[in-house]
Amino acid sequence: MTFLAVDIGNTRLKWALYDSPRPGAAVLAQGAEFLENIDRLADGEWARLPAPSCMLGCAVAADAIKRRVEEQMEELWDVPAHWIVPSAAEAGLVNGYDHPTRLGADRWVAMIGAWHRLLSTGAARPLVLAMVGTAVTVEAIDASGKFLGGQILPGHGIMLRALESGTAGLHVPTGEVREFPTNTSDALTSGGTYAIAGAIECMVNHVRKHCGQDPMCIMTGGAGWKMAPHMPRPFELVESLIFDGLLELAQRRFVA
Ligand SMILES: Nc1ncnc2c1ncn2[C@@H]1O[C@H](COP(=O)(O)OP(=O)(O)OP(=O)(O)O)[C@@H](O)[C@H]1O
Ligand SMILES: CC(C)(CO)[C@@H](O)C(=O)NCCC(=O)O
Ligand SMILES: [K+]
Repeated sequence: MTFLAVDIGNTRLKWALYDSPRPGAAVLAQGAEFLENIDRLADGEWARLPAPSCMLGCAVAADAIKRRVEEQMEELWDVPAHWIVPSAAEAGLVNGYDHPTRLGADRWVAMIGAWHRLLSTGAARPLVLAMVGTAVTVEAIDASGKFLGGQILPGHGIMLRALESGTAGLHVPTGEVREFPTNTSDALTSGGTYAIAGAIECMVNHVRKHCGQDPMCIMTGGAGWKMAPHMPRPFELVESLIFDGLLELAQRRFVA
């Protein structure tokens, strides 16, 4: 029973075909497409795939993008599209958002992936999850599996573009992260990196104070590998947390 997982992010759609809808399943094929090229899936990489047995996705982009994906699936295969909608509780997590369905589906799915990763390593404990992509989110979960709340901040790219367009004379190439930047490029790159690192560090402190215990710290997202070396404390870098979460949820939907 093959399983197609789809993550429609803010900038790109990422997909992976697995040999089964279960955590630990083997990847048979995977790819990514920028949202502006979303219509290329059916004529491109998806055309060469065997029809998946089931599909589950999470999407933060507009409904129109979701519909384009559904239409291309219909064109190729007879497989219904299922999309995750964050709920009040699922897969061992309780959603503390004021309006649970207004939480970004990517955040909910990544938290589910991270929580099960934490459980697989031993006893439950608090968790801080940082997802670094187009936007950055920093989530807090207590040792009972309750999502306490999280931060949303601009990603590195958005921060730099905002500075370029909002100031009179800042147009410079990307620089290096330095503790004491001495040119404009390094100053901008370091500012963005430490803004993100500082927000994450604040959340770690909030969780430690609230829960009375050191949290496990996990980082994911396409830019995680760039951020991780500059964190004041070690973060476990996990590449495919949204897909891990989708596999957890797929097992509950399609196998259980
Ligand atoms: N040096 C850096 N440090 C931190 N973040 C960076 C750095 N360079 C680029 N980024 C961010 O990484 C993002 C790319 O990450 P990722 O591949 O997860 O994004 P994406 O796939 O575009 O996001 P989404 O999943 O929302 O579509 C860029 O938009 C930028 O904000
Ligand atoms: C915060 C982002 C942009 C991160 O991808 C996404 O999860 C989203 O659009 N969320 C909806 C708003 C919220 O989570 O409160
Ligand atoms: K994302």
